[in-house]
Parts: sequence; structure tokens; C-alpha cells
Amino acid sequence: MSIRLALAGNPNCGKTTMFNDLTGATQYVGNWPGVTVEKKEGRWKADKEIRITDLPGIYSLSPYTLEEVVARDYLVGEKPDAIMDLVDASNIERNLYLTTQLLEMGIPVVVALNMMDIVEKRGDVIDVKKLSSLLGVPVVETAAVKGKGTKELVEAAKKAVSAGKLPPQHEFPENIEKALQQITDMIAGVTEESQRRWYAVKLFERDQKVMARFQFSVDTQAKLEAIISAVEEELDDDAESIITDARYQYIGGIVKACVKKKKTGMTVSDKIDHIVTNRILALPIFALVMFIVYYVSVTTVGTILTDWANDGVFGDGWHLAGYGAGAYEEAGSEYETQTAYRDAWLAAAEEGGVDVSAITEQLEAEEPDADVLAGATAALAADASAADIVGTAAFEDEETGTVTEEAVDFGMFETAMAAEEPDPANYGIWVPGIPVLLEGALGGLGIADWLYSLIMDGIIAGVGAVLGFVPQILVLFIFLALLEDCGYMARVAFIMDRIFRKFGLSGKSFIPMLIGTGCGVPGVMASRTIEQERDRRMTIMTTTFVPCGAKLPIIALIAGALFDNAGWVAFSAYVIGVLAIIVSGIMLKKFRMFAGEPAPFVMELPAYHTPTLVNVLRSMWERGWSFIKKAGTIILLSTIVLWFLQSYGWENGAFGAVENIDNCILAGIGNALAPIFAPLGWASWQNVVATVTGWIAKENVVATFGQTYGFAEVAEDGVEIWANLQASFTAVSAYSFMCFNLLCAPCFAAMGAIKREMNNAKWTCFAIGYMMVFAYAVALMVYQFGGLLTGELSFGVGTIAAVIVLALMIYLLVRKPAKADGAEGLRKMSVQA
Ligand SMILES: Nc1nc2c(ncn2[C@@H]2O[C@H](COP(=O)(O)OP(=O)(O)OP(=O)(O)O)[C@@H](O)[C@H]2O)c(=O)[nH]1
Ligand SMILES: [Mg+2]
Repeated sequence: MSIRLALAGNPNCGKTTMFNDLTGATQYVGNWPGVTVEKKEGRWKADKEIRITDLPGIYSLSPYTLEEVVARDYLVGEKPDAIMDLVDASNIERNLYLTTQLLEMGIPVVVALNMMDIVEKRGDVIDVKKLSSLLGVPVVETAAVKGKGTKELVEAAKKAVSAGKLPPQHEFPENIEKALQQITDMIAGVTEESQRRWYAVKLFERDQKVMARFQFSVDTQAKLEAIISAVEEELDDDAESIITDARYQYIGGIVKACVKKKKTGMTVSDKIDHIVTNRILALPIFALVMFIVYYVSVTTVGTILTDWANDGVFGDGWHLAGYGAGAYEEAGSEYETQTAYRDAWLAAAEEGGVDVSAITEQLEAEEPDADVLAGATAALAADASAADIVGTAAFEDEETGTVTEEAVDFGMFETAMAAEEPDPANYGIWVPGIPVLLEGALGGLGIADWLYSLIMDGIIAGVGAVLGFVPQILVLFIFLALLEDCGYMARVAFIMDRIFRKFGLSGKSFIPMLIGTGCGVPGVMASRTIEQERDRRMTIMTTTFVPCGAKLPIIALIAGALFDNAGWVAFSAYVIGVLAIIVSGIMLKKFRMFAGEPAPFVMELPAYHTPTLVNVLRSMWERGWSFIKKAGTIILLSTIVLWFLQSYGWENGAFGAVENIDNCILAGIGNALAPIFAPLGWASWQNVVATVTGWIAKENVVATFGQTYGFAEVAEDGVEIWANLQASFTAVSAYSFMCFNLLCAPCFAAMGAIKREMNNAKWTCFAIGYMMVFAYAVALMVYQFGGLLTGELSFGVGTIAAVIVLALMIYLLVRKPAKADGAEGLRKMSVQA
């Protein structure tokens, strides 16, 4: 017989950590409240008959936000066989508040005192036996991160289920008890006995949602009201506070009897918070942290790894453990010197009227014929006019920038002509890249040309370009996991709340954004913790502005190709994302549908703790893996479709495989859309198509460049994708391209999440439309104003358009806010299952 156990408890008490430990799942864990917003099911590793549900954290059973409704509805509606109530033992007083409510639900309860490792470290002592006897339920000590006590917890819960003993009810003060008894009698006919107590308390509190489940006649309603008001009058307080006070008094007694706290001054957490949440220092520290995160993941460590992935694994090949790389590099630079001699002499010869066309023609050919070259060189040796030619080769020292010149006579030229390009495979241990390996394998199979082209120009070029960025993304994810797990991200939300509040926004909107740095889908879902409908909608609309992991390759590509891999580019992308959210928030608040003060933001700051290696690696791997999975599914599919659109088209009046890529269907589509993007400075069909495919998945942007620029051939013809991008963009237009792609509609998956959370077609369209318009406006200003500054544009219609956009934005930013539509803001949105 299967048993259903629910994990319930306050936010951030370790439920998901426990769930992962018990079920082997890899659900998202973070050191701040409100990480889990949807219930998750799993089975106990040790016994598959035991089903465990992880619930969103709740402070009480009076739901205010969507994720709280999820938890309560599960406990009341689906009635698990037992509740494993996780209590953060380092914060026991507040956590027990929920426990007192769970004990009333008519379901067996087992209390887990989690985070016992912290309690022990602090030197506090909890008398577990006494606690258990006072509460009347089993109490198990656990430390979920370390997997301590988790097995015992489930065993205790199993026992509680088979014993079927309900928790004893604690008594409220007499007058309240009397009222509760009367209410219990009123609902005796329509409720199950085990849940009666809970319903009575909720009815006493005038819980609207619970009230709505009963159909009271006018008479009964009046009688109920009379019972409640009588107590309210007697105690001179409202019913809900009366119950709350009574609970805290009861808990106070328990804590006094069971917990011995060691006296301490300021904890380490407090000391750190003193600095990182300091009014003046907080923001610079946050900026510095994010700069380092992006600098390291995009510019330094990430780049080194990504270069290896792109040029090695998905390029020509690489030297195993760097063995032989040094010698190969030396040989390579020697060869470069020789070619410089050669070219210098040839240039001088041409100027001096010596006919060297036979050689230059060969050198320009795709595969120069060595015999022809040797013959032509020999012929020159016999030419008396050639003997006097002396060329000048110039070399620039990369570090100092000083240029040295060397004279090149015919003898040196002859030697240079004989020099051979070094083969990396001759040095150390050379591992060929995947394209090279596949090329060999496919060549041997003798497959059809089109299939060969599909694999090499389509899949390898596209998917390979995306996978090449995996190392950078993993580095970013490690950083995010570290920041989340140690507890710093919770501080950031707190810091940002101070800033957001100045603009009438809530810091709660910032949590979805933090999560969105990894992926926009959970980011959008995290908006559920926001009570007010209008703020929630606004957050859903703007969360995906922040660069997610999949946008990182776009940033890295642009930074590398056009900005010499400058460290500020990636960081600026993050800043633009955050600013876009703030600016949008301020502008949208000026409209009636979003107007109004944000709800107060109350979030407790969790204690800092050292991130666990397992957590960090798991979090990195989970997110990284979903990135890789996407490359194998949606990106793969898109590259196949793109390959077709790119390889076929109408040429010379007939449909078929095209010789000239500019005749392909894809180019046709791109060119048709290009005028729209011309004012943004990047109207080539490749750029337009890359943007459009980005709406399917952001990784597609890079994959599309890989394909349309023939990334797989990078190795053979020496034309790097960077060179293509450099030809297609200027620095300003590239930055405008990046801005547009960061801010415009997110990928299909995120758009789906937006639709689910909005649960309304009109709002979904509005959200996506808004992002598009906003992205266009920003990119337009970047290109037009940037172009004017660099001189690549002159004043024209585009400039005027950009000025109008800027004026409109400033107007919206400084305009007086609209009046709030009181009631509208508070109504709850329903969420599709
Ligand atoms: N020291 C210590 N840390 C723990 C323990 N259990 C969980 N944590 C940490 O506490 C933080 C919160 O853990 P989660 O499992 O996400 O908490 P949750 O209860 O699911 O939180 P919500 O989903 O927000 O309700 C994480 O950083 C965990 O690593 C424990 O027993 N000891
Ligand atoms: Mg959780």
C-alpha cells in the first residue's frame, strides 16, 4: 500500500533539500525564502511505495500569495497520510507557529528539527524529548544538507501513519475554546471529524476562502458572527489576532521549557550584513560582485575554456593536456614569419615589374598546387630581373607595438617558398576536433552530398556553435549557485528593495529577476510570491529582460568579435537588463492598470552559510544539462530546418540546392524583414534571421550565425566567424544588435511560462509586444546616438526617430503617476494547473 507524505514548513527551512535527499530528485534549492512555488512529487529512494510531496514554504495556513494557496490546498484538499513538518531549529519560535496550525488539520504529524547542525554549532541545546511530549507528536533531529536523520524521519512518519493517531489538540484560553466548541457543533454535520477543529479555527478567524466552502443560511451566518464578535469584544481585539496571540503564548511556553540558548553577541552573519547591506556600500558591492561574475565567466576562465571547446572540440582539434601545444605554436609563428617574407618579396617584385602572377594565382587558390609553385619559383631564379628585387617585411611587437622592418632578398624568398605549414598532429598528442573526425568518417562512408552537407553545414555548424559555449555557461552557473546558496542573493533582494521602492516598485520583483539570471522560465514562475496582481503582471513582463544563461553566448560572441573581449561588455549587458526592468517599472507605473503603491516587502534574511559542494555542482549541472538538452532537441530541429531553408532556393529560375547562398529561401525571408531592422544598424539577412530564430531559443542566435557563416569550415578556409561578424557589424551596430536580442521577446519556453502565469491571451500578447517595442526603442537609440558619436552615421530621419523615442521615454519617466485603481490591484489571478 502506498503512503503519501507531505513536506511542509516555513520558507527556507530545508524542505527541498530534504526532498532531494529522500527521493534523489534535483529540485532547485536556494538560500532564501520562496524558492519552491509549486508542489513536487517523488518517491522515497529506500521504498518506492512511499510517495513524498515537496510543498512551497508557508508561514501560516492563511494564504496570501499563490504559492501559499498551493501548499494549503494540498494539505486540506488532498489530505496526505502524514505531514512531515520541517522546523528550522535555529529559528524555532517562529517556525513552531505553523506547527501549531498543522497539528489541527486532522492528519498525523511528525516534526523534523532541521538545521540541527547550525544549532549545535551555535552551542544552543534543544530538549527533543520534552518538545515531543509537549507537542504530543514524534520529533526527529535532522540536518538535511548532510543527509542526517532523514531516514529516521520517514520511518517515524511511516509509524505515525500505521498508528493512525492524530496529534492531541492544544487548548486555547477558555473563552476562545468555548466559541470554537460552538462553531464545531455548527459544522458537525458537514465536515469530517478529523478536520472539524481546523475548520472551526479558520471560521473563527473569518478566513474568506474557508467561509466560501460552506453554504451558511443567513441565520447561521448571523449566529457565527455573534459568536466571534462576543469574543472579540471580550478581549478587545480582532479574531485573527486573538488566535495568533494565543498561539504565540503557547509556543513561548514550549520554547522556554525546551530550548537553552547560548548568549552571543553579534553573529558572523550580522557582521557581514553590516557591510554588504550598508546604505552606501551595498550597491557598489553588488555591482562589483556581478562584474566579477561576468568578467570571469565571459572574459577570462570562461573564454579559455570556450576557445578550447570552439576551436578544439568543435573545430580543428586540440593538444591533449596542452602537450605539444608550445612546440606547435613556435613552429606556427616561424611559418608566419616565412609567409611574411614571401608576401613582402612578392609585393616588391610586382612593383618592380617582375611577373609573379603564376605564384600569386596559386597562392590565392583554395588548394595551391605545390609542383606548380616550385616550378614557378625555379623559373624566377632564372630571371635576372628578379635577383635584384628586395622587399621589406614589417613585424609588429604585440606587447610594445614597435614595428621592426627586415629586408627580404631573393634567397630568403626562395627559403620562404619552401617552408611548409606545420601540422598540429605532428606535435605532442593531438586530438582531432569533432568536425574533422566526422568529416573523415562521413567521407569514408560515401554518403550522399546533401546528407553530408546537412550534417556538416547544418547540425555541426549550428549545434556545435552552441555547445562550444557550454564551458562559459557552466562557469556562470557555478557563480550563481555559490551566490544563491551562501545567502548573498537574499541580501541583494533586500538592497534592491530600497532602490525599487523609491520608484514605487517592490523588491519582490527582484527575486524573479535573480532566478532569471539562470533561466527565464523559473524566473517568471517565481513571480507567484507577489501578492498584488498588477505588480505580478509587471514583473512577469519584465523578468526576462535580465540576461539568462542562453543569452550568454550572444554576449560572449559580440564581446569577442567586436570588442576585443573587453570585460565591460558582458557586465554592461547585465546592467542594461536591470535598468530595463527599473525603467519599465517606472514607466508602466504611470498607467492606471499598474498604478499604486507596492505591497510592503518583508523577507527575513537567512543566515549565511558555506555553500555545499554537492549543492553547487548539482545546481550547475542541472541548469547546464538543460542547456545541453536543448541543444539536442529544439536547437537541433531548428538547425535542420534552417539548413534546408539555407541550402535550397530559386536560382536561375529553378528550385533546388543553391550555389550562391544569397539566393536561398532563408536569405529571401531575412531580406524581406531587413528593412524593419535597418534603423537599428544591422539589416543583413543573416543578422535578421539570427534574431528571428532567437525567439525559438536564444541559443539559436549563435547557432544561426554558425550555420549562415559556415562555422564548420572555419578550420579549412581560415575565415573565422569573428571575421564575418566584423564585416557585418560595426561596434555600435553590434551593441545595438546585442541590446535588441537581450531585451526582445524571450524564447518559446519563456513565452509559454508568461502565458501560463498571465493565464490570459490579451495580457500575454501585451507583455510580448511591450518587450519587442522596448527592445526596438533601446536598440534604435544605441545605434542612432552611438552612430552619431562615432561618425558612422549622419543626422537623418533615424536620428529624429531616436530623439522622439528618447523624449517619450523621459516624459513617461518623469510624468506624475496615475491614480491607483484600489480594488483591482488586489484581486488574485488564477493559475492554470
Ligand atoms: N546548515 C544547514 N543548511 C541547510 C539544511 N537544510 C537545508 N539547508 C540550506 O537551507 C537553504 C534552503 O534550503 P531549501 O531546501 O531550498 O529550503 P525550502 O524549505 O525548500 O525553501 P522554500 O522552497 O523557499 O520554501 C539551502 O541553502 C540549503 O542548503 C541543514 O540541515 N543544515
Ligand atoms: Mg523548496
